[in-house]
Amino acid sequence: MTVTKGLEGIVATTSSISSIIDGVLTYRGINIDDLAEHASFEEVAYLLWYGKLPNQSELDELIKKFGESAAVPAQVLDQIKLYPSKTNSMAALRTAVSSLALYDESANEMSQEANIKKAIKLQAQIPTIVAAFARIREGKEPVAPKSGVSIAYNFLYMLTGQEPDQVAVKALDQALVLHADHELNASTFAARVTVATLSDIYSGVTSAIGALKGPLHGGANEAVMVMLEEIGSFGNVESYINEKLANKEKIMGFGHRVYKNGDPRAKHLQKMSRELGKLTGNMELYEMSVKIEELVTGQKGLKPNVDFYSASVYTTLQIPRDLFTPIFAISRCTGWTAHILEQYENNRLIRPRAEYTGPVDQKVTPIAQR
Ligand SMILES: CC(=O)SCCNC(=O)CCNC(=O)[C@H](O)C(C)(C)COP(=O)(O)OP(=O)(O)OC[C@H]1O[C@@H](n2cnc3c(N)ncnc32)[C@H](O)[C@@H]1OP(=O)(O)O
Ligand SMILES: O=C([O-])CC(=O)C(=O)O
Repeated sequence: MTVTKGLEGIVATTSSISSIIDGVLTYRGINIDDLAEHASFEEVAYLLWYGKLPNQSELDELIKKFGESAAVPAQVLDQIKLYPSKTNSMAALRTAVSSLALYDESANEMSQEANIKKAIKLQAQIPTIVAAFARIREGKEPVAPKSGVSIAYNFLYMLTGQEPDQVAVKALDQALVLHADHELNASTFAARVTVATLSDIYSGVTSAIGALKGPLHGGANEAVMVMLEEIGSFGNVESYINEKLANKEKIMGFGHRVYKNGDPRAKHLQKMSRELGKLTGNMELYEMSVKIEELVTGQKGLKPNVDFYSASVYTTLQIPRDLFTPIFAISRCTGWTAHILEQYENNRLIRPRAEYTGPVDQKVTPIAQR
């Protein structure tokens, strides 16, 4: 048996959803740079699910469906009110998404039609859950979702209870486009493994949220912000990073399993971070981030990944640090569900092997002698 630790380089499935070829990321064959500049998150969701960009009436219909299904069952909101006060935001999301299945009579229906409906519903409801959790823990009532607005707009509106600023909506929308899908990343793989047993879409998305939570994956965006806060000011960057590197500690938001010459999404987030910094008159987080990049790339050759500049972007948008990874989940739900639908279409159980390295020829010792 040949063991490939972390399955590096192993091709485990075919997929026609997104590709990473020679460092270029595409969704359904369209370069991420093109999508980041010219498509909304709703257009990207349609593209990932249906394989083509929507025309105006298809887009209007999808936005209408999002509006119609964004409210979450009152029982799920009541459960969130019972979560312990210091509940981790990704644990809250994982639990609430799992609960949604209990109130959906079609949860275990397996037709393609039922599953696409559930994908749209989950996509509409996850932002509502994240915003409701953020308010409930502050003792505030959740804000009901609006219809006919974008997911970025609705999320910021439900989070603050106020009409969001257009610049913030545009920035969040672009961040959602950039995070929507990424080939066979760990959380998508977790979703595919789960549904390949012919389990339901809610189970697949719940597994994916659990996998995204970790700091080696989606949790890195929050970890980047923890680091920026620990550093505190521009003047401390050099000594902090040099010490971490000397101690062989990882710098969050750097490195990638697939990209060795840089993550194509990072430049868009860097630009956004710079522009938002200028607009708000506070460039410090951006300047600290650029200095960190200079040091880490200079000394280790490691480039920033999608999580690095999203930390300064979301902070400048006044989003609490522990909602960064849930926002990643809001976006990646499109990719997870597109992969789940693709897995169902051509399913085979995913079940690799392990090389056994434990003891052999053991016997049961009677309990009194153990
Ligand atoms: C959306 C996303 O999921 S993007 C990734 C988000 N995660 C992070 O930003 C966390 C920090 N980065 C990492 O931990 C890794 O680069 C990963 C998890 C992204 C990729 O992991 P792998 O492909 O398994 O690479 P691995 O962790 O084996 O690293 C290879 C070498 O580079 C080093 N390295 C990798 N990333 C970093 C880092 N961020 N800081 C310092 N050194 C690093 C490792 O220490 C290792 O060095 P060694 O060979 O001397 O032991
Ligand atoms: O692909 C990966 O391994 C991680 C990643 O960048 C993502 O999920 O966006």
